Amino acid sequence: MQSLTPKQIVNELDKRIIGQQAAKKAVAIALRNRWRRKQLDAALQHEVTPKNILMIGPTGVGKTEIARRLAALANAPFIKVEATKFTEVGYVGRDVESIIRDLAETAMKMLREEAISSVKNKAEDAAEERILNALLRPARDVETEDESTTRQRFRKMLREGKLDDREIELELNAPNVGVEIMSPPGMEEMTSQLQEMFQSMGSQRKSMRKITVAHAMRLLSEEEALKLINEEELKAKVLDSVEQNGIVFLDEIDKITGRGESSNNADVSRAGVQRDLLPLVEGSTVSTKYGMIKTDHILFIASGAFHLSKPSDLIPELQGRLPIRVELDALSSADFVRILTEPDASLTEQYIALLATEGVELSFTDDGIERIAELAWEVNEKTENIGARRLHTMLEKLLEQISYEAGSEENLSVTVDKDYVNEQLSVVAEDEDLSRYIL
Ligand SMILES: Nc1ncnc2c1ncn2[C@@H]1O[C@H](COP(=O)(O)OP(=O)(O)OP(=O)(O)O)[C@@H](O)[C@H]1O
Repeated sequence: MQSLTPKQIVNELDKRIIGQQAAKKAVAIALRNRWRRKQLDAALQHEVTPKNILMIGPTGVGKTEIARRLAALANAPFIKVEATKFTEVGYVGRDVESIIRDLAETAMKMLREEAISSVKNKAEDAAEERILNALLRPARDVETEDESTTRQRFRKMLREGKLDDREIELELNAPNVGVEIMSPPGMEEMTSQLQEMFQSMGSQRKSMRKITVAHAMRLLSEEEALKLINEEELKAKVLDSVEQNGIVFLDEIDKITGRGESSNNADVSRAGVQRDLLPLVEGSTVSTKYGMIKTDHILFIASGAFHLSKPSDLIPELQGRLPIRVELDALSSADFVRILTEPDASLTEQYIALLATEGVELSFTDDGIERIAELAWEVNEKTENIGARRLHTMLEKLLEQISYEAGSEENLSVTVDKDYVNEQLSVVAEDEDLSRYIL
C-alpha cells in the first residue's frame, strides 16, 4: 500500500471522509514522500526529514479520522495523544517520551497479529496434534482399530466441530498473572519492566487443566503460534516500523500555546510542554523496551481548533517543525447528508445492517436524511458544535425505539422519513436544555 500515489491515496480517503480536500492532499503527499525518500541513496535519505502537518479546524470535522485512515492505508503504527495531557499536575518533562513508547506498543501489537496470522495454519495443525494426543491417550490400550485410522477418524470429527464440547486434560502455560501496576508520572519505564518480569515469571509455569476441546484449540493455537514466532525478529521489526512509518497525531496543540484563559503559571508549563515535545519532533532517540528508537522520520500531525490562539503563538521552533498548514472546514448540513449516506460503512448502512440481523427492514428516505442533518446542524449551533459526532447521538436517539423493539416483534419494517424524524427528535432538538442532555 506504501506505493499508492497521492491521488490514489486521496481517492481511498474519499471513500471514508467527506470533503476536507486540502487536508487529504497534505497527508497524501506526506505519505508518498516517505516512499520517495526510501528510493534515495542512503546519504541523502538521511537528510530528508518529514514535513510535519498542522491541521487547523473545529472539533469533529474529520482531522483524526483522516490521520487514522491514512495510517491504516499505509499499515503504519499510529497513536493519538492529547497534548494537554502533559500539562496536568504531576507532569515531568520526560513523560513526552511515553508517546514513542506507546507507539512502539501499537506497532508490536500490529506486527504480532500479522506474525500470528502468518503462522496460523501451522499453529493450528500443531494444536490439532496435541489435542488428538490428549483425546487418544486413554484409547490407546483398546487395540480394536488401527491407531492411525482412529486418529484419522478423530481428526475428522475434530475438524467438523463434533468434539467441541468434550473435555480433555492438558498441560498448559499458566494464565498470565494480571499484575497492574499504577505508575507515578515519569516512572512508566520502570513499571513496564516490572510488569514484564511478573509476566515472564507467569509464563514459565505450566499446569494441568481440564478444558473443552474448543477452548483448548484456541489456547493451544495461540501457544503454538507464539512458539513459531521469532521474538527478536519481531522486536527489530517494531523498531523499524516505528522509525520509518510511525505516525503521531498530537491533538489539542492549540491548548498548549501561551494564549487563552490562563494564569501565568499555566503559561509557563504550556510553553514547557512545547519545549519538551520539540526534541521528539526534531529527532531524538528514545529508549523503549524493544530498543532505542530514533524519532527523526516519524510523521507528526498536530491538530487544533485555534479558536483562542493562533499557530503563531506556538514557540517558533515548533512552528518551524510544522511547516504544512491545512485548514479543515466546518461541516454544513449538506455535508451531514453526505456523511450519513456516502462513506463506505456509513452510519445509516451500519444501522440498516445491524437491525437486519433481527429481521427488521430499515430504510431511510431522502427527506428523512435531510431532516436528521438539519436537526443535527441546529443542535450544534444551539448547544455545542461537536461536528459530525452529533450524528452519532442523533441516530442513536432516533432509532432507540426500533432498536428496543427489534427482536421481540416479527417482520418489522420501518421507513425513516421526515415525519418519523420529526416525531422522534423534534421535541428534544428544539428544547435547548433537553438537547444538551440527550443529543
Ligand atoms: N468529513 C467527515 N466525513 C465523514 N465522517 C466524519 C467527517 N468528519 C467527522 N466525521 C466523523 O465524526 C467523528 C469525529 O471525527 P474526528 O475524530 O475526525 O474529529 P476531529 O476533527 O479529529 O476532532 P477533535 O479535534 O475533537 O479530535 C468520527 O466518527 C468521524 O468518522
